[in-house]
Amino acid sequence: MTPVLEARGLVKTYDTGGAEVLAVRGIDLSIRRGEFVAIMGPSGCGKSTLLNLLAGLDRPTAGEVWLDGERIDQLSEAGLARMRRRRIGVVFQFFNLMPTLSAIENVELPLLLMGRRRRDARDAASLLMSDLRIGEKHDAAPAHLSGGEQQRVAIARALANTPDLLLADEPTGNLDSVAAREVLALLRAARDRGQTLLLVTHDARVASAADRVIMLRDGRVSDQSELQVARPVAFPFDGGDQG
Ligand SMILES: Nc1ncnc2c1ncn2[C@@H]1O[C@H](COP(=O)(O)OP(=O)(O)OP(=O)(O)O)[C@@H](O)[C@H]1O
Repeated sequence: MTPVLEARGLVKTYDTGGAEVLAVRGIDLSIRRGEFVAIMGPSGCGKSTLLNLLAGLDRPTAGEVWLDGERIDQLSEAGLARMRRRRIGVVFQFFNLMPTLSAIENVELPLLLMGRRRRDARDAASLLMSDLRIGEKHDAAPAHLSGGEQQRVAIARALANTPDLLLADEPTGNLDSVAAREVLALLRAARDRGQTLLLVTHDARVASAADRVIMLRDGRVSDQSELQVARPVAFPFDGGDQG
């Protein structure tokens, strides 16, 4: 079966005015449809850079990115933007909500950009927000929401187009453990609906919910482990551990 996402010989260097930073040094990876994969590794090992390359938010210096059998790293900016809108949802650590739009306007934005009618977009956004238990926050400005609520708005926005692939960079990184538990439950629910999930995390409990953990070190994959057997029956945040 064609992997939903594939990286081949991916390299990314940053030129910082003379000194070259080798952020990603030749990564091959393949993500199966419906998989939940966590990327871990020490600070600065290239996790966010890799995620941005895979999401088509940045371009590799060398190597290839394939989404569902289509090479995407060579698409034009407009082609990349179209592809992202249709196929990929991205959740960032710092939420990246539009501050001048209300919560529901943030969620419906990708639908409007896809050409959905305003009424349909509003209905779909409203349903998603109710599912994520932020239904009463439609009209709130992002600045007036808690971190967990903002992250749920960001997840609703990422899920609005029912993307095949959900990419998340430290989606629980700025949340307390209660909010983190809720966000992880939402991500797992997305996976259970058949969406493919790739997330960068420092949190071992988040990683323990994944099917596979990819460890990065110095811009390379240092280890990959399947967790099918070790997967806990209970949700890792369940059981009263608030720490
Ligand atoms: N825009 C940039 N310009 C120059 N160097 C960069 C840029 N972005 C990242 N880097 C460098 O590339 C390397 C990888 O950074 P990256 O943010 O991908 O790491 P990370 O594993 O996500 O780190 P963290 O866990 O701390 O977020 C680091 O050495 C970083 O300083």
